[in-house]
Amino acid sequence: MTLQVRDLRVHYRTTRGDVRALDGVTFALADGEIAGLAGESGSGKTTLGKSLVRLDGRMRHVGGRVELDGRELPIGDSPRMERFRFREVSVIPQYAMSALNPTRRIGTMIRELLRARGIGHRELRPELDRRLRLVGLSPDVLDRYPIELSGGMKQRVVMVLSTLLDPALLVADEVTSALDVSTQRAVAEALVEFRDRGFVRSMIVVTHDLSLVYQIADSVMVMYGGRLAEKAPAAAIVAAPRHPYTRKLLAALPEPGVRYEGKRLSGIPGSPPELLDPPAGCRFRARCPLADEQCSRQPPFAEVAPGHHVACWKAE
Ligand SMILES: Nc1ncnc2c1ncn2[C@@H]1O[C@H](COP(=O)(O)OP(=O)(O)OP(=O)(O)O)[C@@H](O)[C@H]1O
Repeated sequence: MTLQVRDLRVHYRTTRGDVRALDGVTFALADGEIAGLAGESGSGKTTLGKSLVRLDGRMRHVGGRVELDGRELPIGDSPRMERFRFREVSVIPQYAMSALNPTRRIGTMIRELLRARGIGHRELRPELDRRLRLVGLSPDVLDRYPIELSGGMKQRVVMVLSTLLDPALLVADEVTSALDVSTQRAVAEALVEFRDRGFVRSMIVVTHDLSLVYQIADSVMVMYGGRLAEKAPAAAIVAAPRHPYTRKLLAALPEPGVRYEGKRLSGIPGSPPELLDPPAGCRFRARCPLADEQCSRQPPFAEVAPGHHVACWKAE
């Protein structure tokens, strides 16, 4: 097992109080597992991804434990995390490709980044060139400025760079959302190839795009209101979702292969809970057609079939 997350709680400090963006998240990732992470906007997906690599200044680790290969990751201690970042855990943040410094050549940027971490550029250069070729880029891209590359090329550079030291875990946050459909497919295939070649051992792919999940993920995690509603093998989520929220989420999305433009999304009535002061019990209760008195108590995230966990009293 690569990653074990137990009862993880991460809050944002605000003037109005703590936003409980992760409020008891538990899951594990097996070696080689690519997990898609889905859920409505504001459910905590980005917060979960960031928490495993780099908490930002307003995030506070208030509870729970993260283990990588059986060793605790000191996620709340940024200086101690520094030795794990990039080497053991790596993130491709949302909008990473637009964050590339426009005034620096790609190669210069990579050299500086490696140097800042005390890693010699020269020894890694042959591997860097090899991996760039693997994703269909000529090593000449290193001499270019970001503006000279297409979105898909930049995204592939970012992927190669973030996995150059073969981290155990990669968090990829919305890496395909700004790309056209054929480039999306190429980037998604490259993620799988990186796993197959052992450049990364396991991966969390945060996405709004369920067709990407169908294409590459071994498992799917569905978040709702700062907690996981369900985690299951991808085929089980599609064929037999157990959580009423997962069912509604799937019903609201187009079928795989169907383009969004071609179909109206039905949406899910109601809105997600306020994470400043979340309601007691099941977070989905107010929007759930099956809710009753029992749901005023928080359901456990129980294993209902091998590898299939669901937090719902009503899940058969
Ligand atoms: N800097 C911040 N300060 C306070 N609250 C925040 C901050 N960043 C995020 N939040 C809150 O934390 C919760 C989870 O946000 P997060 O960005 O993790 O959701 P998400 O599922 O990734 O959403 P999206 O799909 O829109 O990226 C939301 O309620 C959000 O409003």
